Amino acid sequence: MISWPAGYGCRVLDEVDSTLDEARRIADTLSGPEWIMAHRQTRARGRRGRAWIAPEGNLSATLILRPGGGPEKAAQRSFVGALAVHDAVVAVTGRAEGLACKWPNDVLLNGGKLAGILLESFGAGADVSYLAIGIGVNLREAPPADAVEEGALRPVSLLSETGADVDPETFLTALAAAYDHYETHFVTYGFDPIRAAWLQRAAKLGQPITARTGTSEFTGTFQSIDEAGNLVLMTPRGQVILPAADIYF
Ligand SMILES: O=C(O)CCCC[C@@H]1SC[C@@H]2NC(=O)N[C@@H]21
Repeated sequence: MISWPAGYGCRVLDEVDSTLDEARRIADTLSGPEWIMAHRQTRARGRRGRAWIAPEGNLSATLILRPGGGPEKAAQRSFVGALAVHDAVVAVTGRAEGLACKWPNDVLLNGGKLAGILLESFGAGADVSYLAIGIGVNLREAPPADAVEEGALRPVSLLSETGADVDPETFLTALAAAYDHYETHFVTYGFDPIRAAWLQRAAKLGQPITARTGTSEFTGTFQSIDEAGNLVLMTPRGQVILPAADIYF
């Protein structure tokens, strides 16, 4: 039996525009980190301004917290979030086979996209006042393959790939517990153990991948992620380090 982690609040909404927007609305009223889950989102968003399709029965949730520190440290929490999703899936299914983390912050199952994470920070000053970690997991239903852009990995659901029918509330409890575990490690020991744990679960490590930024495309061997979380790619023209890109296999 997984228990809810101490110190984290939680609210469950029937419907909202986006849990990320709800996080912005309530941020100033909170006294600690808070999970916001919604059964339906009417305007869910994914990375790079894409729409996120999440039929009811999937997990749509945002964790809002006050991270302390600058933008680089805040961004490293995308790896904390990805590890938490990975381990929550293991916790609810009892198996890790076929699970992998895709840089920067997707979780794959049997080679398809099971979950996506979108980080948004807001507030005044050099430090990040608030960090919202939006997490979508295809628990019951994957969006149709033609709803994702060309070249993107096929979406998969936990139900179709494993037969496990896990409801969003149950998954959120496992996710919140796993997140708390990795957050404690991150705050206590820094990014090193997070980086090591993420690399152990990384998809296509040591293999050829293509990285597309808004302006360039690089194909090479996925060598590692560096101490900041940047992608390290060895291309025929030398090493390339990328802070942001879309990855294609
Ligand atoms: O593009 C991605 O892979 C990131 C998807 C993030 C989706 C989640 S669902 C909960 C939260 N609310 C949103 O509007 N988006 C995130």
